Amino acid sequence: MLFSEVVETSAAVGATRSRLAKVEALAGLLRRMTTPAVVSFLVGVPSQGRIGAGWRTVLDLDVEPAPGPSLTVSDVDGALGAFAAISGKGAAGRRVAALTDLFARATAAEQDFLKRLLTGELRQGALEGVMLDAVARAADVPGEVVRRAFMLSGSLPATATAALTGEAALAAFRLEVGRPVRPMLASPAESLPGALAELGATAVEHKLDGARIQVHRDGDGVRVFTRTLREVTTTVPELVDLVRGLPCTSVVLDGETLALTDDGKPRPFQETMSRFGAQDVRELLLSPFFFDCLHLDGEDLLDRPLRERLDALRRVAGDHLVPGAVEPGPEEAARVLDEALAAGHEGVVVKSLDSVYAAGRRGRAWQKVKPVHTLDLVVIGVEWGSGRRKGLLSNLHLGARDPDGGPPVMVGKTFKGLTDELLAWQTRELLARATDRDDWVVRVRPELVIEIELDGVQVSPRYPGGVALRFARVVRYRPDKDPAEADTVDAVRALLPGPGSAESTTEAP
Ligand SMILES: Nc1ncnc2c1ncn2[C@@H]1O[C@H](COP(=O)(O)OP(=O)(O)OP(=O)(O)O)[C@@H](O)[C@H]1O
Repeated sequence: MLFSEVVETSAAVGATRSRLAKVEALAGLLRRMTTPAVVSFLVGVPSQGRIGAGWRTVLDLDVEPAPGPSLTVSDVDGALGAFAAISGKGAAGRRVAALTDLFARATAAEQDFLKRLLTGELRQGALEGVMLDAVARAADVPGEVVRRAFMLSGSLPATATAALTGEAALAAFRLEVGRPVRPMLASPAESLPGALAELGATAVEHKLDGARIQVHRDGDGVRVFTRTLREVTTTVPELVDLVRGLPCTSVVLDGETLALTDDGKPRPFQETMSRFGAQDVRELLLSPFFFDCLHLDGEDLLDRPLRERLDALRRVAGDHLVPGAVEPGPEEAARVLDEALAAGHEGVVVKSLDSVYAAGRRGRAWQKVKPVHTLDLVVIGVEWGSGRRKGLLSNLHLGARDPDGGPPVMVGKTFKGLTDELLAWQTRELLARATDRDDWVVRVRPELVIEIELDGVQVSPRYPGGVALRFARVVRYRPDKDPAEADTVDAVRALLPGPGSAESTTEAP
């Protein structure tokens, strides 16, 4: 398949806002796909993962484009693989030479695509849902089956390849100890009594304010993954040791980890997260709190009800459970919530004891009850500060995710809640992601997710989504989340007060 077909399809998908049109364009190409690299390119991630090309080197390349398309997808995939493998003495020069070679064979449109691919600008996490629909359509198999295979494999190219081979190949994906599955997620609950009434028999657990971990152990081998399936094994030796000591031969555990103060209170989220990047920060020890068990001693438990998974969890890691209660009455559940808040946590998660582990899903079987409302949004631009903040990037432009895979939709701005430390940090990080800047505003690649507290939302003629945040303030950056996991503009709109409500306001023009 010609590389130009991928470039053209990618442009067509970017040019339409219609989800159906995107799915059809993608499915049309997938049906004729000859290598999984087609899928990798379409979602903007080379099959080799992030290639360590300094993006400046890429942007500086000025090579006469080829007059017509001749590169195949395999040519490009092969060239990028060879490029990624260049190391040792004189690597920088040889890398530029290799890229120059590839660029000389590419048309202008292909060069542009390659530049955006290599700088990460093309990363289309938001396209994931659309791509899964397209795979289902191209292979003519049910969307459910495709989604489950994706959750278990964690790889879109592998899922698409299997789907095109046939439904049986998709069904063959199983939980594999050592390979992370996408974590099950929670939906916001109406209220604690509402969640208890909706779910019947429940477990009510503290919603700890740490970082999600998934731990896989096979014999003495232990691997630890984050919520986005990034491996962090070498940075958390204390967790590895602890899991290696559990009474079992193989296990997959899901939980939250956090650093605690001497009196057992959670330390700030940023401190927990900093452990995942650093080596050897042994003075800030992480404690694990497990809440699920997906596999134990050769037995997969994903499709078993939570009740059984919790039995397995208690057997294997009974000393390291997240605090909570199983089948509490309304009063006991309320007490668990009070305790969680008093201990400095965010709230509780209410879980149906009869539900299976829906990997990768934000379903109703797990519901979070949090007194403070927050949204996870994407930073799409930022304004230079003035006065005390002169020289610093301050007022953030906030975007909500387009559920149909388009660019984020701006829903508001804020400069509130930023500490001096965060201001300095975001100035550095956002300048590194700048795509366009002037004296007033710096536009950035939409890569950073930020958690925003708000008082509500209102109809707004000024913003493209027709909705604006009210009294937004920064809680924290969320380095554990990808933009593909940010809240959607539909989720923001869902917060609009109903018609006739006293709160129903329209923003002053
Ligand atoms: N007892 C618990 N059970 C499940 N998840 C928990 C628990 N305690 C803490 N968590 C965390 O809460 C998250 C589930 O909530 P949700 O799916 O809404 O993710 P989230 O968007 O990160 O939530 P938030 O932004 O509110 O922290 C999990 O990813 C996990 O990190």
